[in-house]
Amino acid sequence: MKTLKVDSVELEFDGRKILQSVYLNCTQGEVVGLLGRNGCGKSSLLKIIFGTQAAGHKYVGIDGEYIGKGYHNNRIAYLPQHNYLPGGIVIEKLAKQIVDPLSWNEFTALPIFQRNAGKKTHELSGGELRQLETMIIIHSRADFILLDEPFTHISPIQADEFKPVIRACAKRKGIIITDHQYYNILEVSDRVVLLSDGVTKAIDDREELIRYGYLSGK
Ligand SMILES: Nc1ncnc2c1ncn2[C@@H]1O[C@H](COP(=O)(O)OP(=O)(O)OP(=O)(O)O)[C@@H](O)[C@H]1O
Repeated sequence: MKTLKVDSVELEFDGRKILQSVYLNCTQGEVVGLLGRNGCGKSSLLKIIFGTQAAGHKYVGIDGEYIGKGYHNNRIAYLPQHNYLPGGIVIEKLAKQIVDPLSWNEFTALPIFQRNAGKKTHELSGGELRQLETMIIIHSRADFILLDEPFTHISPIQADEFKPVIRACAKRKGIIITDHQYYNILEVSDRVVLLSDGVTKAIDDREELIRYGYLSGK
């Protein structure tokens, strides 16, 4: 089992410190939930790990090997917060470029693919597109998967169908997942980390989320 280790991440924008000495790790076989208030730096952190956002300082490594650009050689895959699939191309064709050939049968058996394989992205609803984009990423070749708001636009019943697929995928991959639907994150994750005041804090129970001011407790 490989381990992704993220350490000493520093980020500032226009002199404003966003991340300060952030530490995070994830081992294949686990889902790590990342929670935090709006603007605390969750998306920035995922982009830094993936390699598309520059940081003041960072260490990202897999089993001790430094990874400058996570996207190189499909080491790390990333679902961005906003839609990423280009328009005008049939979904089956897009999926073939990203999905791991070893996972193709599993992927094509998913109802969200079967219903939409011959369509183009603009023919799907926001929630259908989000499900499909997430499923393509988690069935990609990468050992580590970063998911930024996969539950956004997803209805409760579909989120319930979706979580077991994420859990099944985590049997062979490491997944870091963030979303404001914290109850879905608590359910799907093996452990939860809160990003607050520029640093990560391990969360043991819901009460801590109240104590750290993430949940109101009402
Ligand atoms: N390119 C940029 N230039 C300047 N400031 C930026 C840039 N990108 C992000 N920021 C700022 O950095 C902070 C962290 O943004 P980020 O998108 O990482 O937050 P987030 O935790 O993902 O927020 P949300 O939950 O609202 O999506 C925010 O205050 C944002 O305004």
